[in-house]
Formats: sequence, structure tokens, C-alpha cells
Amino acid sequence: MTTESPATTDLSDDHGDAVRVLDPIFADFGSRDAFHGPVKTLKCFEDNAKVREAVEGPGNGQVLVVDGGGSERCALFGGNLAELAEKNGWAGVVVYGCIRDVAEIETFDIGMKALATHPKKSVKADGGKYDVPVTFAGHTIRPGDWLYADRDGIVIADKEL
Ligand SMILES: O=C([O-])CC(=O)C(=O)O
Repeated sequence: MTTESPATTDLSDDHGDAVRVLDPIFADFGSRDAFHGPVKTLKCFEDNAKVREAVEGPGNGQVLVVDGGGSERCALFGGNLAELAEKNGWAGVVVYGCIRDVAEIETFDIGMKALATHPKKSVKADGGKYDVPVTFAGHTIRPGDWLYADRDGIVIADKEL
């Protein structure tokens, strides 16, 4: 079930400095214009084995936040992983890095933001760490934070708003 997401503009207006508004570096790719949920973090660099492992497990409405170090040299997410993410109940995925198969990703009911697209796959060496604080787009995001995304941007809060 999808619950309606509050507008990021309203969250920013209403909560001011109590929320973190990420720098506008992300592009929209998913079929869901808006999505939100508690954050699970993953930090990995040009290696997406743990991204697959995450979306193979239950999402329970969480948003997977992948800190890929901003790499624009390969894709950390694609159509097969989007299918798994939808099937397993992830609300959305935010990748500080690249993705591929965007036409396929749009056919699944998940939110998706990333820096850009890249045709090349990443290695699958099982590197990376779950549930660590990640820092990009001007702010630190911690596991258990709440992420709200829509076409205007991304807002992070310490708790559900
Ligand atoms: O498996 C990958 O590396 C990403 C991908 O292409 C997919 O999810 O279809």
C-alpha cells in the first residue's frame, strides 16, 4: 500500500531548519512522483552486490539510500533490482551515483532518484557497509531518519513528520 507523501515544499516551509533539504543534485526516474519512508543506508563504491542483497530482503516501506560516492563511472541500480524492490515493498531508492535501464525502472511502482544514468554495470564484489551515516548533497543522513521525496527535491527529518 502506498500512503500519500507530504509535499517537500510544505515540509520545508513548516519545519525550517529542523529538516535537512538536500542540495538539488538528483534527477527523477521512478514511476512514483513522490515517496517517503524510514531510511536504510548503504555505502558502497562501484560495487552493487549489497544493493541487490538489500532489495532482495523485505523493504517494509523503507527508502534505501545508497551512497555510491557520487561515481559516474558505472551503474549501481537497474531494472532487475527495481523489480525486486517493488516486489519486496521498498518505498523507493536514492542513489548518490548512477543507475541504468531507466525505461524498465519506470514500469515498477517505486520511487527512484539518482545523479544520472550510465550503461555500464558495476562490479559485484560484496564491498560496502549497511547502516552507516552517509554524507552527500550537503547533509548527513543516518539510518532511521525519514526521507521525503517528490519532484521538487528531497527532505530529511530525524523522525516521521
Ligand atoms: O544488476 C545490476 O548490476 C543492475 C542491473 O543492471 C539491474 O538491476 O538490472
